[in-house]
Amino acid sequence: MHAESFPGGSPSVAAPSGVGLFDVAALRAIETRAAQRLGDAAELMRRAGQSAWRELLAHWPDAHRIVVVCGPGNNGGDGYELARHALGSGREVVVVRLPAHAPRGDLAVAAAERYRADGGREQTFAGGLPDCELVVDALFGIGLARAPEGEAAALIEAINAAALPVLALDVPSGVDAATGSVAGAAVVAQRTLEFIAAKAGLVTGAALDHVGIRALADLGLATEDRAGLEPVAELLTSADLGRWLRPRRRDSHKGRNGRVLCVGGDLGHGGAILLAAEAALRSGAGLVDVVTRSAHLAAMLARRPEAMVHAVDALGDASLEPMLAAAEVLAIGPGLGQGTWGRGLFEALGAARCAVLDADALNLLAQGAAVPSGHAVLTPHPGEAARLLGRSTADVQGDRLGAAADLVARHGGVVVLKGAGTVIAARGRRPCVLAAGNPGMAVGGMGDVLCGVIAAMLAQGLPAFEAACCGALLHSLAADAAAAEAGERGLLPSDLMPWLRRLGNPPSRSFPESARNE
Ligand SMILES: NC(=O)C1=CN([C@@H]2O[C@H](COP(=O)(O)OP(=O)(O)OC[C@H]3O[C@@H](n4cnc5c(N)ncnc54)[C@H](O)[C@@H]3O)[C@@H](O)[C@H]2O)[C@@H](O)CC1
Ligand SMILES: [K+]
Repeated sequence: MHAESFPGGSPSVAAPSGVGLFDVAALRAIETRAAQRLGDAAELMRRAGQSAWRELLAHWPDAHRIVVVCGPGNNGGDGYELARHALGSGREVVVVRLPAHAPRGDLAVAAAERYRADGGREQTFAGGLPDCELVVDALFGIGLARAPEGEAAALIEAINAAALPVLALDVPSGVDAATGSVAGAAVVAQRTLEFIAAKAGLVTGAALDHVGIRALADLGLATEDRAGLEPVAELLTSADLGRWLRPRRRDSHKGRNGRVLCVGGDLGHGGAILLAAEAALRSGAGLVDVVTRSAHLAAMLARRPEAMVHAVDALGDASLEPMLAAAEVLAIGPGLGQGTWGRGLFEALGAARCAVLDADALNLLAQGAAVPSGHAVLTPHPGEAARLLGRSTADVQGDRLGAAADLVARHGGVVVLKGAGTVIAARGRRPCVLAAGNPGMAVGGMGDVLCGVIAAMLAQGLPAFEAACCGALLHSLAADAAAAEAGERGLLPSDLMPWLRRLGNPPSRSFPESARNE
């Protein structure tokens, strides 16, 4: 690492600029502006119905018998519009609605009347769905006001029990489009066609089990409709990785690529810190030291001779000082424990100027230990986040973007809230959400690998927020690649190692043309 390039970062480092994710207030403002500009409030709903019909035809061209479940609001109106298209093309269509939920708003009422005027069939829900090949879910969209209950919940459960393909319009009904929380019954869709803009609540947490494959119909909005309305977060995909992973200079040497000090691995947990150290090496750190229990020394050297493993059993060991002085980045927490040994090391090293805090380091922080004075990246899973915030895990999961923001407000630094749809947040930065990762990652040791990857990115000179985004994205993409090879169940953190290396070196970037000898 170049000492001068951290923490400010090199000017060539791109700020995250993935797909914009919007909250409900911004979506409503965009809708209002667009409707005014178009001079016809119903035009957007017509466009939504048309886009939904095209989406249906693109993915289920042979579906002949279609049930469209319509709610009382404009989401239901979109459903009636789609139903008209299906009717017009000769499909067998039935709209199903709840007895107490006839269309209410003017737009939805008008759309329902047009459908009926075209001869469309409609029935109220009486416990089951008519026989069909495909269900369109237009029950609730961004207007969901509370968890569905009573007949609304029963209808949603009937949709899910039918085990048929489901196309959800805008939002799978029952999912909170702002937070991603699922407080009661919620439709499980194969596909969700979002209207106008991508919603922050559909890319993280429980929502991911409901949205299926997301697609966006922007309804032909003009740039002016969005003017001044900023996304609340950005979605990072594999396309973003290349913005941070630059080719190495041909005259690079190990000192340029940063020195990481990994601290952890109390008795019985030696593997955790080894995984972090190996991940840091496979992600490009120039030098990696490990401070751990003497009991682990021989096994670690046998497994990964490139790591410089130091045995520290007694606190106050004089060898810690020079190691800390030489390290540019501290990765502390994996397997650290919360006993005298772990706590002592955390207190001795906690003042390091730059650290990735994981696992027990976070638990110690939650118990009142001081956060390092330097740049810190905190990588809590939802349970650790809950302890750091003094609330329940369910609360954290109920609003993951909000929880990440609260963690930043309380503890500072960069927060990487792990879990489906990992959230990365920092003061003054627009949060990012990862569109990568898979349930195979739900296994012990996966977070230790992440800790090492982010530490390596910091060591190679990325500023803290970018290091967290890049590291978390690389980690999840490596897990996706490993899962694609042999499945999610049984995926091991060690399986990521070769992929960290492969994905961390995009082929076109590894060997710049100008550097070849021919
Ligand atoms: N307004 C516009 O210009 C556009 C709106 N669009 C659609 O309109 C949707 C938003 O429409 P709305 O604001 O009418 O909201 P929704 O249609 O999402 O739902 C609101 C209705 O559902 C009821 N409701 C909410 N939660 C309930 C619950 N748990 N149990 C029972 N009833 C419940 C409300 O009382 C209200 O009648 C979007 O998601 C999108 O699908 C699109 O047509 C694009 C254009
Ligand atoms: K819906």
